[in-house]
Amino acid sequence: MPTPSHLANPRYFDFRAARRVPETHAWPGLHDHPVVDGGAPGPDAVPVVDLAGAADEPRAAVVAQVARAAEQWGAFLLTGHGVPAELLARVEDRIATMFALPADDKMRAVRGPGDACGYGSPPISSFFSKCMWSEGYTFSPANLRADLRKLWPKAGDDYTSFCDVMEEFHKHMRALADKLLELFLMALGLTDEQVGGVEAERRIAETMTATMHLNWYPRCPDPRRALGLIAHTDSGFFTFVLQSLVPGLQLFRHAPDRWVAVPAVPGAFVVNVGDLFHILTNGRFHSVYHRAVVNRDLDRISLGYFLGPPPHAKVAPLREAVPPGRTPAYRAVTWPEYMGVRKKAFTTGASALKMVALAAAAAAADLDDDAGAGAAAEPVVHQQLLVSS
Ligand SMILES: C=C1C[C@]23C[C@H]1CC[C@H]2[C@@]12CCC[C@@](C)(C(=O)O1)[C@H]2[C@@H]3C(=O)O
Ligand SMILES: O=C(O)CCC(=O)C(=O)O
Repeated sequence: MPTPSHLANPRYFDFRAARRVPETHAWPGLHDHPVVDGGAPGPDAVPVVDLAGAADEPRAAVVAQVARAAEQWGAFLLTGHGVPAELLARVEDRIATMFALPADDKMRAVRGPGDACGYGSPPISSFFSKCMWSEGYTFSPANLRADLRKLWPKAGDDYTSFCDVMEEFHKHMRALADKLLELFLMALGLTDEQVGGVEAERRIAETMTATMHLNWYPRCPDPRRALGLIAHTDSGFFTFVLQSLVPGLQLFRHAPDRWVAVPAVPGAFVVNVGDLFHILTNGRFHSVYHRAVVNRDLDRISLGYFLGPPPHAKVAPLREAVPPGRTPAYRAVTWPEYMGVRKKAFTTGASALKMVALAAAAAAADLDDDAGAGAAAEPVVHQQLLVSS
């Protein structure tokens, strides 16, 4: 697949035909840190939040689990969420059908420069000189039927069933996102009344928007040289990741620096905290660096359901998240503004979150990337940066 930086001359890279990983797709530095098993008991076990039983009245135990995971990891596995396993199976099946479309159909829907939606490598790929071992498709569930006509111009059965299944999924996920937002706010220490009654919090719940990004990681003849998705933090509030039964998602943890492989738990979502939530919570909940690796024998599919504010909304630390006597640690930004900052950060090797930190408050709160469990600290990826853009 072309990356956005290669759009001037889009060419389809045929992963299926590749017998080796070409230089264009070979990433240096992939093995700088060890990979540990996040499914085994012990300090590297990825936290699990089980919503079963907390649906109507969040139990204190669940709120405490969310707080611990968001503060120490910026991520957790979510089970007991009520989205039927049978629906998730249909979602994966429809995604596989979509990625199996002929190259010509997929190329017709290629993401244009600067577009959020479309087919091909995700927007982040434009900052790197190497190509990832994956194809992706981003769309807005609100605009699903129109967007998908680019892939299926004649509509037809595959189009209809893809749209039907994704709409059903979106309905469940949007409701789950509301539930999780409430839990996150309670985990910050807000009371029931504050969650529903304070203007800032109410507006976030009412205006939160969803974007979906589908990933296809074809099996790879030399998985140690290739990378499915470069290490990044999500930029929005939070993300639900559905990974198929083939694992590949890894979370970066500091002290010691390591990649924690997230186990593929059937029916579970991985929830990632994003940068705008990091800002909203005044740094109490950490955004998490994560990446996806590829597999020699098996294709892998994943889906990211991204929640964030509408484009015009300013995101600033919630009053309730700033300790008494302190000033907010971050300035207010809109999502598009933050994406601009992140672009600058990528091309200079800086940290986007630090670029929107308010210096005095940051110093007072000791906003050091190396502090604590270090979920927000960055793995080294700069050697692959495309510095020219
Ligand atoms: C709503 C979103 C969130 C986006 C941008 C836009 C659509 C696609 C999302 C991703 C998906 C892949 C990683 C990422 C880093 C990327 O390049 O595209 C994500 C990005 C972000 O979290 O910033
Ligand atoms: O493939 C995965 O497990 C990760 C997906 C992801 O991080 C994304 O789409 O942003």
